[in-house]
Amino acid sequence: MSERAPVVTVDGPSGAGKGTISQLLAKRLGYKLLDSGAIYRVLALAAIHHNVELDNEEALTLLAAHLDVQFVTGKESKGIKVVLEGEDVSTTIRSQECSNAASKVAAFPRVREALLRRQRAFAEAPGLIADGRDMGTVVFPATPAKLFLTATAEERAQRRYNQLQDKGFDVNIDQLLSEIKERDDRDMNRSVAPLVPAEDALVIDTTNINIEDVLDMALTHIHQKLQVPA
Ligand SMILES: Nc1ncnc2c1ncn2[C@@H]1O[C@H](COP(=O)(O)OP(=O)(O)O)[C@@H](O)[C@H]1O
Ligand SMILES: Nc1ccn([C@@H]2O[C@H](COP(=O)(O)OP(=O)(O)O)[C@@H](O)[C@H]2O)c(=O)n1
Repeated sequence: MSERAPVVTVDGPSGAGKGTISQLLAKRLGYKLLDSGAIYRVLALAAIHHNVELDNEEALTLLAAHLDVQFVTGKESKGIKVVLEGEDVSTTIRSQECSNAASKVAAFPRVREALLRRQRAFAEAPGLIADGRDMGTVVFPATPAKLFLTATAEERAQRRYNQLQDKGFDVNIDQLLSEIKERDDRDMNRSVAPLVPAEDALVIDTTNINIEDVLDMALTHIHQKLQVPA
């Protein structure tokens, strides 16, 4: 790992547009991408596969320390494939069951600690876009380039509804909205690494801003904070 590799952190609640903007930034800047939420999702799926209770911090910590997960960069625009114990789980981990389970396992301090080094190891040349909840506050606090995306819960639920329908999941908007609010609440109120903007983050409320304009705002911030070519 190179400590000198530039890092851009992109934090915020579910459906705020982090993944979308992170992928566009990674492409535009030629940087690598860390989808830290996918790690928590994979851990939750591994717990379900191995019959580990979602409230057993000790067993979850052990599972996290030995998690056999790989992120495989796909060809062309296929994105990154998430592989757990040899199985492609890229779609499975996006289910509502995995979303909710991820936010439960992510609340345990020792689980988070066990995953820290794995996440920091992504910071390699030429640079990293790190997408998550605590990228700017805990995992990469020293980077000057920090974004925090947000939007109303209703807008985020609608976006996630459209997205999950496109992926072929059977979803109910009211249930989605209540689960998003529940997850926000758990993520914002946990004892470690709660979901909160870093003091020096640029906060963008994307409720009424389209993706291209959010991308422009993000790039302007990054160019101000990092010495990257325009
Ligand atoms: N600014 C925006 N305006 C409208 N839709 C958006 C915006 N940003 C993202 N989306 C859409 O919302 C959905 C959720 O975005 P995503 O990037 O997966 O959010 P997150 O990673 O924060 O959960 C995607 O289908 C994406 O295309
Ligand atoms: N850096 C991170 C990333 C995700 N998470 C947890 O993992 C869950 C799933 O994260 P995600 O980023 O994949 O979720 P979405 O924003 O895509 O809905 C979140 O609700 C958090 O509880 C976390 O605690 N810290």
